[in-house]
Amino acid sequence: MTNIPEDRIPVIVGIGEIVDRPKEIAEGLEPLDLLEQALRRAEQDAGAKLLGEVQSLDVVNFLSWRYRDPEQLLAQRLGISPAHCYYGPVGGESPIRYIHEAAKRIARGECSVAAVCGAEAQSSATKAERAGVKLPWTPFAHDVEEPKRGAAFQKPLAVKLGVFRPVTVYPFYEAASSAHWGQTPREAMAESGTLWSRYSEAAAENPYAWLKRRYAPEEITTPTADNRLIAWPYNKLMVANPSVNMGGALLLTSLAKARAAGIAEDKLVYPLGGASAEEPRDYLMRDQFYESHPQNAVLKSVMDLAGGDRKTFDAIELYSCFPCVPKMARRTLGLGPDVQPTVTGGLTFFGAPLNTYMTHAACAMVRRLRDGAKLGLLYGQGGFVTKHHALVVSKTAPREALVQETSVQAEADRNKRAVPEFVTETTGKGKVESFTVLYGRGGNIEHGVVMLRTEDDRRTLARVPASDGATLAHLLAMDRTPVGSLGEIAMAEDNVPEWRVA
Ligand SMILES: CC(=O)SCCNC(=O)CCNC(=O)[C@H](O)C(C)(C)COP(=O)(O)OP(=O)(O)OC[C@H]1O[C@@H](n2cnc3c(N)ncnc32)[C@H](O)[C@@H]1OP(=O)(O)O
Repeated sequence: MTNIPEDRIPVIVGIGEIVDRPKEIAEGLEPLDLLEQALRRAEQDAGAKLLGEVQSLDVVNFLSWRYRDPEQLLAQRLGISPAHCYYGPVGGESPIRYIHEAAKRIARGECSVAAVCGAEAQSSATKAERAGVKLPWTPFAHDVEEPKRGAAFQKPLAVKLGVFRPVTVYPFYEAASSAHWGQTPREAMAESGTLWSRYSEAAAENPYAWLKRRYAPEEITTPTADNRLIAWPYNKLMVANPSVNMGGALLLTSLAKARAAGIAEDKLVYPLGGASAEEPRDYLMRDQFYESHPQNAVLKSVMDLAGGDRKTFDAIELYSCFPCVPKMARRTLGLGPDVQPTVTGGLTFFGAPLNTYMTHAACAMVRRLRDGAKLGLLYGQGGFVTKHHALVVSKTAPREALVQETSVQAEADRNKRAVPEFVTETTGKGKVESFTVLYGRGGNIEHGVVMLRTEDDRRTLARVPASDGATLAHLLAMDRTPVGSLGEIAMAEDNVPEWRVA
């Protein structure tokens, strides 16, 4: 039993998703269409006329097309003028943050109907660009500034060496964490294959997934022409797939309003609470790369919320832009390698409509709870293991009012150790803290990048040129990690540090 007034209990009542696979490129729907249709489907799913009453509208940032004030354009299409009408910054965790914030708004009595939605049409946009087809969409808003991401927050040396995009930065976590856990690169690769295969199993069952079949672990980890190496140790099938067209939406209201609108009780899913924390945007300002203190703090906090026992969750979504993220998360949660880490299918197989994958994960989670699961964990992540937000959702109504202050930043910061000073010019011995190797479209090595600790324990990045076969072979060895190995740093002619194995 609960003694919270029913008009202060937030509840998810409607979910809507749309996947667009146009026969002709020019027939592809633009993001605004996908947003509107996903919302209309969510309303249909709720079975109550709620869209006209939305007072809180959050639109997840999208990158495949640019509009001026897309949240206002959407509100106009829906004929509404919500008091809270927001289009957010880049961040894969943001859908979870918006659902959580919408629930908090309802719990505070600030609004009674809220919507969260996101969409991308990157597949259509890329295909149109490659084929030189002009899309009959709302004209691209060239006068609107590009959203800040990736390179905007990184050091010039990281940008110069090509390690400022997610695909080239996450490998640093992959190599450092597997070495820390005592795995050989071969063992780490096998874990990635098994885990990713489980994501594909869920995608095979999800009607909205982009790639709808099970992939075997070896198929995922073996480079082929269709599964080319991107940045060591990741092949194409181990990274997020942004080439999709998708929209997703959720409608929230209060329990009082849901009941008054006659929404069936078995449709209701309750946000119970959650937590958030973040790392510095500049990833080189972190103490190490084998764990994430904000991720740990967030996941520990939601475990506490669930009664301290991770087994209480019978449905889990661990963010999956790259294998290192759920690999670290499952260890923090105390889950084994056989964990079913998703209800959705993951960012490779379900697809990665950039910042809005977790909108779809929340929809899939709602379906799972309606189908019998009792307690679900949604863990979203954004940037370069930067921003973390988790939300617990339940089939039963909460006993206590939704907590408003949910940052666990202090706990994350408390665990942070000293951050080494970063240097851009150095010589002498360098010890590998982490590394990756960057590949071109044809499978050729462009160069390797090592993150190093110098003799006086400062940090730098260094290039391993494609011509240095011995050092590259050392980095790509499968039976012994190069993390922790020593070599010589020398400054190259273009004033970039280069590293050669001893
Ligand atoms: C917090 C975060 O979420 S960080 C994550 C942010 N997202 C990323 O970093 C995305 C990383 N991934 C990528 O950039 C891309 O997948 C790349 C560059 C690796 C490959 O993309 P492209 O070069 O466009 O792929 P390519 O031209 O070889 O092939 C396109 C086809 O492959 C598919 N595809 C593209 N990427 C992937 C992938 N990772 N897995 C499976 N299929 C893929 C496309 O859907 C397309 O299929 P279609 O022809 O049937 O429509």
